[in-house]
Amino acid sequence: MNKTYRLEVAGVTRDLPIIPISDTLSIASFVVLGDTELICAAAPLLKEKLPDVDVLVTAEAKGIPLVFEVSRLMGMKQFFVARKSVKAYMDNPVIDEVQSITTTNKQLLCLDALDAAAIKGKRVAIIDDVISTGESIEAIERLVKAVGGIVTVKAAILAEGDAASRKDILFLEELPLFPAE
Ligand SMILES: Nc1ncnc2[nH]cnc12
Repeated sequence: MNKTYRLEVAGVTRDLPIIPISDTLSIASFVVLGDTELICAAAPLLKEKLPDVDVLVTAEAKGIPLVFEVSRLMGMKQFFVARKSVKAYMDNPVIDEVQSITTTNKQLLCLDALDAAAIKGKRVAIIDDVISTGESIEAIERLVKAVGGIVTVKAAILAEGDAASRKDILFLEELPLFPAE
């Protein structure tokens, strides 16, 4: 039987499986993609914590349903997703590179020119499901700045490991890291 970690967030309880991701480290796997109940419980709480912003930006893929719901609650007509690969339908994509805790290789993050133009000069909330090493959120931040956005706040449902002591992010709950057994 796999070990689990009981997470309570936004009035919802989840028993997260603890999964080794290296010889020394395990994580409690937090997958909100498809978790309608958790997203709809967490989104209003995150929305309440946000300062005034004009646009919301996330990265593919796990942040997408969360940012959809926050944008809907804020009455916004759209939100922006930094993609992890350049698509054939992208015009003049703006690209950054990222190394995340859950991926072995470096990943791309990119915005197409239309999204880049819409973000330019706007106050931006960068929102993700979980902030861990901070590499992913910082890559989104570089990308947003590269296209002229004003990064106003960085927010997530969970702050994992050392991220929980960061003062420059908003989050609802902490998530511990675990030594691999
Ligand atoms: N605990 C976690 N679960 C799922 N994705 C993650 N990305 C970073 N930390 C994670």
